[in-house]
Amino acid sequence: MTGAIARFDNVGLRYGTDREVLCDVSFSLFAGQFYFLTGASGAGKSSLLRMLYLAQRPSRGVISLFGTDAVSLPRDRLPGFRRRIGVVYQDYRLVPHLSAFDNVALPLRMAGMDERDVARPVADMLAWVGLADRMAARPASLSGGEQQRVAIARAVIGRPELLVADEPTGNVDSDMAVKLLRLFEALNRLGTTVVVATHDMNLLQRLPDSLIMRLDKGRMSDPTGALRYPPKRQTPLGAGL
Ligand SMILES: Nc1ncnc2c1ncn2[C@@H]1O[C@H](COP(=O)(O)OP(=O)(O)OP(=O)(O)O)[C@@H](O)[C@H]1O
Repeated sequence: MTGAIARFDNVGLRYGTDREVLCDVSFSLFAGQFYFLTGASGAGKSSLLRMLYLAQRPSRGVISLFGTDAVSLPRDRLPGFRRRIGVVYQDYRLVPHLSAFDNVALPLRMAGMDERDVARPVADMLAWVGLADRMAARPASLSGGEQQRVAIARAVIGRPELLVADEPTGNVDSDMAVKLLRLFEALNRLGTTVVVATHDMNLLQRLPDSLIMRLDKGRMSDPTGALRYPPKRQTPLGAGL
């Protein structure tokens, strides 16, 4: 499968009447690929990701997602699209009155999974991110790094078609960062297209097959053309399982 699951064409974004924070951004995300999004603080990474997961409309340009024009998508179709995207927010956005377990279970319950089938994958996922003994804790009693891991577990548990993660390892130590990267890799091998915004150059170097999207003051550079043309070598779905 070589199709683009997301495409930005000459996208610009300005907040209010200020200058554009993103300018003429064009790229495609090809199914099954692993992308890192880099750039200095303020370059526009979070803004670009917000448009990708449909929390922000562009000021100009065309965005298509899963083959559909996302800019003019009627509001009532937004939830259906968002369910296909797992998001790790920079500020986690856990539901405060729910336990870690119930936060991670949310996407499965929203997808209508039988309650008997929910407990095992949620417990396994929380164990994988090192929180087996914190399942009953509410977000307020978890550290920043623990909340970040719950947020990641919630984003990946439903095996979304697209995973968008905004600085997902910003609050964990380097060993845990590598472990979480392995989780994203495993999801990617199952077919999920992954986009991770990060400042952490060590993470980038650990995945030599990943594609790099670099933002500089709101402009995307694409020196190799990898963000416009389907990659020659495609990661086969299910490889390495
Ligand atoms: N809601 C907003 N209203 C006004 N300006 C905003 C808003 N969100 C972001 N900006 C501005 O847009 C620019 C890009 O911000 P953005 O958060 O997208 O950058 P970033 O690359 O993710 O930065 P960081 O790495 O520090 O998170 C910045 O100048 C920022 O001040």
